Amino acid sequence: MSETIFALSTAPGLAGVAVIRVSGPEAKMVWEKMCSHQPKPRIASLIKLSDPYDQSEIDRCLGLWFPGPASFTGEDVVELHLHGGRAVVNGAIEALAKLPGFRPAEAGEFTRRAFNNDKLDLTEVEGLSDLIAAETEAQRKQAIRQMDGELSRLIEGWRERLIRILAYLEAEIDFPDEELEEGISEKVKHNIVALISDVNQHLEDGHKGERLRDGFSIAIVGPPNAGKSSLLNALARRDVAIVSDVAGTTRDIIEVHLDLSGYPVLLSDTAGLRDLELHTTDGVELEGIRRAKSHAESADLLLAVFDIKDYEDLDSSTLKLLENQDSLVLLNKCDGKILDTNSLPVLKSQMEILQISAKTGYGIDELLSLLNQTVIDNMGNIGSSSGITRQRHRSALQDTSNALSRASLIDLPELCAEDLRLATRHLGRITGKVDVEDLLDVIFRDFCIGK
Ligand SMILES: Nc1nc2c(ncn2[C@@H]2O[C@H](COP(=O)(O)OP(=O)(O)OP(=O)(O)O)[C@@H](O)[C@H]2O)c(=O)[nH]1
Ligand SMILES: [K+]
Ligand SMILES: [Mg+2]
Repeated sequence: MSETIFALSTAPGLAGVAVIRVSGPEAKMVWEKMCSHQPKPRIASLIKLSDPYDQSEIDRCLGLWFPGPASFTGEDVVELHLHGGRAVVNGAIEALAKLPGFRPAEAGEFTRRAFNNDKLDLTEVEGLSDLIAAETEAQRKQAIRQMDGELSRLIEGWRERLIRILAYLEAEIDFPDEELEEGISEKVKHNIVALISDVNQHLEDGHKGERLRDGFSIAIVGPPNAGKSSLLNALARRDVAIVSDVAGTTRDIIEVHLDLSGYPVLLSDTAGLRDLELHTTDGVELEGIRRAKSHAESADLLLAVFDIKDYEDLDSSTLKLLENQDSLVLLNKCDGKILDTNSLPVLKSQMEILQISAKTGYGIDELLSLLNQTVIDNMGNIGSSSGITRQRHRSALQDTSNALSRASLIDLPELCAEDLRLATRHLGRITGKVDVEDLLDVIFRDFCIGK
C-alpha cells in the first residue's frame, strides 16, 4: 500500500496563505489526530490545527477534504490553508511528520500519483507543468489547452483510427479465403495514407508550439561600441548591461526576458565582434567573441547593430553572421541626421534596415512594433496551433509517420500489420499509454516538491 505524503504546495517564504497538501490512504488521520473536526467533503471549514501528541495549537486554518477517487491524485486528499508564516508552516510540517505512515513528498509525486491513478495522461501532466511555469499570456493559453486534453484527444483520435485499420487488416490476414468486403486492401491503404497526411500536417507547423514554450530568441550582434548594450537597455527599459565608450566592454552573454504581444522573447546582448588577429590578443575578449558567434548561430533573429558613421564600410565579421539567418540591420547613433536609405550600401536582399538611436530613443518604437510583428508571425495564432509543444511529441510523431509510410508501401499484410502496431506504440508514447516507464522520470523531474 502506498504511503501518505505531504508537502507545502505554495511557494516557501512569507505569504498571506500557505497551502499544505496531504495525499494517501491515511490522509484522514490528519482530521482525527490534529484537527478540531473533520470538514464535509469539498467544503472549506475553519479548524483548529494542533500537534498530534501534545495537542499544542499550531494555527487556525481552513481545512478541505477530498475523499478519493474524486481528488487531484485520485487518493484521499487533505488541504490545509494555513497562515503563511515560516513558523506556522514548519510547525505543521513537523507535526505531520509525526503521524505514522506519513512522509514528505518527493518532487512531482502528487502529479505522479494522479497519473498512476489515470487522473491525467502524460500530455496533461506536461500541460500542468507548463501552466505553472507560464510567464506570458500566450504560454498560459497553450498550457491550458494541453492540460485540458487537446493534444491527448488528437492523439487518441489517431490511435483509434489506427486500431480500426489494424482490425480490418487482421481480418484480411485471418480469413484470407472468405469473401470480405470487396477492395479491403485498397481501403486499408487509403486510410493509412489519409492518416499519414494528417500526422505530417501537424509536424509541419514551423515548431511554433515548442518555440512558445522556450521563447523566441533574439541576439544583438555587431562591432564593438556600436551601442548593442545601450540597445538592450532601451528595449528592456532598465539598466541591465554595462555601457561605456571602451570598445570590448561586454564579454558574457547577457539575457533579458521580454513579453512581446503576450509571447515570450529571450533578448541577448553579446560581445562586440571584430577581426581578432588584427585588433586584440586579449584572451577574455576572444572568448567573448567566440561565445557571441556561437550564441548568434542558434538565435531565431539577429539584430545587427552598427554605428551609422560606419555605414559605408560595415563590419565584415558581423555581416558574415547575417548571411544565413533572419536578421534586421540597425544603424545606431542616429541622433540628429537621418540618412537616405537609398544611399546605404546594398545588403542581403530584402534585409530590413532601420535607423535608430539607443540614446534618444529615435526609431525604438518602430523597431519594437517590427519585433512584435516578427514574433507573432513566427509563433503564430495559438488558436490554430498543432498542439505539439515538445521535442518529445515531435520525435514520437515522426516515428509514427515513418512507420505508417513503411506500412503504406508494403503488400504483405502481415508486415503491414507489424508496422501499424509499431505506429500505434509510437503514438502511445505521447500520452503514456504504452512503454512509458523511461519517460516518466524525465517528465516528472520538471516538477518540484508539492506539485
Ligand atoms: N550618440 C550616441 N551614442 C550612443 C548611442 N548608443 C550608444 N552610444 C554610446 O556608444 C558607446 C558604446 O555603447 P555600448 O552600448 O557600450 O556599445 P556596445 O556595442 O555594447 O559595446 P561593446 O560591448 O564594447 O561591444 C557608449 O559611450 C554609448 O553611450 C546613440 O544612440 N547615440
Ligand atoms: K562599449
Ligand atoms: Mg556592450
